[in-house]
Amino acid sequence: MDVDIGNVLGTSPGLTTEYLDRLDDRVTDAHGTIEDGMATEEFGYAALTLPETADPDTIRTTVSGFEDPEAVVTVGIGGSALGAATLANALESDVDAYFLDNVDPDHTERLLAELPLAETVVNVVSNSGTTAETLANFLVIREAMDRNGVDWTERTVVTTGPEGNLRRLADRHDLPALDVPAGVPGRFSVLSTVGLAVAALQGHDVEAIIRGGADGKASLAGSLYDSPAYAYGAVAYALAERGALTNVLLPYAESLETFAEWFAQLWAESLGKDGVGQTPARALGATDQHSQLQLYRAGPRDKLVTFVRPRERADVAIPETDLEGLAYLGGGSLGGLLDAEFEATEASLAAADRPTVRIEIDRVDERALGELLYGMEAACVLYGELASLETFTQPAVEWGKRAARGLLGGGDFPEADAVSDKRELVISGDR
Ligand SMILES: O=P(O)(O)OC[C@H]1O[C@H](O)[C@H](O)[C@@H](O)[C@@H]1O
Repeated sequence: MDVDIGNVLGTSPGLTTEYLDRLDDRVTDAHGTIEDGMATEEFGYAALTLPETADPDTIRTTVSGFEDPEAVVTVGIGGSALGAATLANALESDVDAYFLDNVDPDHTERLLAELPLAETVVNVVSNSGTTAETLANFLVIREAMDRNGVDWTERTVVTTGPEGNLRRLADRHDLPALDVPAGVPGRFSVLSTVGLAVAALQGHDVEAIIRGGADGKASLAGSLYDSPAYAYGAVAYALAERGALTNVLLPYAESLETFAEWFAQLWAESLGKDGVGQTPARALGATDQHSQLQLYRAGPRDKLVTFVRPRERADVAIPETDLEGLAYLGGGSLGGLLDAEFEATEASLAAADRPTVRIEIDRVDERALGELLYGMEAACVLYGELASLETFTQPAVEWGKRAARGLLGGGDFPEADAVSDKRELVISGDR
């Protein structure tokens, strides 16, 4: 993975090389803290050691009882779904992967109607084992299997922490079960059992994903000039301090669209606290050039645009044409067109003095994805260190979860009182 930070120099907001040199001393210190955290497997930092601690054999063995599944449906939410979804949506497989990470009844019902239940593996993932959305969806899918004469205990694999409802359920029914490794928060868990079970079920090269993570780890160093991940984290932090409060993640590959969703959770939940943070915005090139680029180039100077692109991809030739005005397209390729769009968009933002960073990976494959995901996690941890944040907690999300539990009668949670305290000023459309 390479990171080009040239287009943050002299932009507005922007940085100077002198400033980056000064910031680099802080990067050195932060790297020391991160290395210490990794060495002692401290909560959160332990995630950055996953390339060494993840155990692909156990993952593969645990799911090996499901022979030739047609589909796998992951029931999980947030960090328990987005890593696996990123890999599944980036890589081709004959095994279809679905994600039930919402409790929208229409969506759940449509998916259940579509799934070949007898040939589907249900992959239930929850670190806490208590998340309402996940458990509710699991109960629904389990009942659907019962109704259709499918033994759900033969079709279910569980990934969870040491305690909680899911662990008890797995024990009671003797289900194949994987452990969420200790010290690894959900949004940093893609290179563990949480992200890799689906990859194994889909027949992907799990070792190569982990190897990519190891390559990312090997490229961490005590200077931002020697470490692409840290260069990105440091620049994003410094630009946020100068007013780039939004970070637009703009991959130029349809297969990386879910990666932008994964990144949004990582960035928002880790760095949005103590009144600071950088709002992640999900976009897709070239599509969003024709909509949001107007804002990025001419709107408020409050953004960093992060381009992500593979250097190589399979290509599709554009047929020759004698249609007037279109001859320049004929004989080219869709990939060539996408690359030209990418270069032009990057240049259009640079020419307007808007900061952008370019992240390049070799191609969208297992190894490069492992490296990219690891690199973004390390960038996020570094940003958190520079901003003195508690990167690995999410108190605001927990607050909302408690309010919802209280509202649903799932216990005595004072946060639920906020529901009746909400202000209302409804302008009604009824006449
Ligand atoms: O894995 P679970 O315990 O079900 O948690 C799933 C998600 O729940 C919460 O919303 C947390 O803030 C997320 O970080 C987590 O990924």
